[in-house]
Amino acid sequence: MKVHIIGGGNLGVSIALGIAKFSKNNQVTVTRRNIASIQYLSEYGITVSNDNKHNIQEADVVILTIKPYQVDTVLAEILPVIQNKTIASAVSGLSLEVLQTKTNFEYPVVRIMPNIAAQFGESATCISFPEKYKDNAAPIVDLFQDLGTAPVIDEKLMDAATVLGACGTAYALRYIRASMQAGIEIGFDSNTALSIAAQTVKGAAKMLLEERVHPEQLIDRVTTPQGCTIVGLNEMEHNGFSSSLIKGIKTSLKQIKG
Ligand SMILES: NC(=O)C1=CN([C@@H]2O[C@H](COP(=O)(O)OP(=O)(O)OC[C@H]3O[C@@H](n4cnc5c(N)ncnc54)[C@H](OP(=O)(O)O)[C@@H]3O)[C@@H](O)[C@H]2O)C=CC1
Ligand SMILES: O=C(O)[C@@H]1CCC=N1
Repeated sequence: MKVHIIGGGNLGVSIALGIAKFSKNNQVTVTRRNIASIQYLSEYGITVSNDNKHNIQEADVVILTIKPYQVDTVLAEILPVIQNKTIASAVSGLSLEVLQTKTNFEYPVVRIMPNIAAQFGESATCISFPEKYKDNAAPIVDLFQDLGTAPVIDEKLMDAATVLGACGTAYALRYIRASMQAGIEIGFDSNTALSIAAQTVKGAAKMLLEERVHPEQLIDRVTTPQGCTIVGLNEMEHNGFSSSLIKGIKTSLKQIKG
């Protein structure tokens, strides 16, 4: 499969590297206007160009990883040369209906919402598409399954998926940062605190994904009666831990919906 990624920024590069590392038999081109910072991608067999149309006619799928306000310019440039090619958009807030309107209902369209862990084969990429394009979407779902998980969801949940699955990376990292800061205060150097905090989150996530139980069931296994975990957890909750996360997630969603 030949993948043409337009928008070689944070997300576009992570998808390109993920494909290069974790997906067999796929060729990737990445474009952006200023390519100096992504020239190194060629070391991974990725083609880099500042011309959005570079080899685009050979592509099987065009992936858009540009900002919402860049969509019209890019489409005006590429649509005349990509007849019938599938367009997969990771642009936040851009609905399938609007994308279809912008592409005159002439191109198969798929909405994808990966996160930057695609680069490490660990993205949670939610995908949706109009039923009539399910055959076009199938290889894209396969591609993103190579880069982590790729659940197909109802499009009405795509904005929510953006918040939980893409913004969520930043929320999780902020949790780790806070743990590190506390770790330093209680005696660890920064590197050791980072290693312990990150591995602990990875372990917790792995248990959840493998056991498929409610988090509280695992928490019960950690909170020894009258022990140190429960007093710490309760103190965090008194200070609004869960509540602030829920409020933050809902605020992010409001920002996407405008
Ligand atoms: N970052 C993330 O974790 C996620 C982002 N998204 C979505 O992905 C999109 C991109 O986000 P992100 O990667 O963070 O943003 P970035 O700003 O990092 O990347 C956007 C890239 O688009 C390039 N670009 C701008 N105009 C053009 C053009 N006319 N032709 C080709 N390339 C162009 C820019 O490079 P240059 O200026 O050199 O052209 C830039 O590298 C957004 O819609 C975002 O909502 C979705 C999920 C996760
Ligand atoms: O912050 C943003 O707008 C983008 C969308 C999801 C992650 N980053």
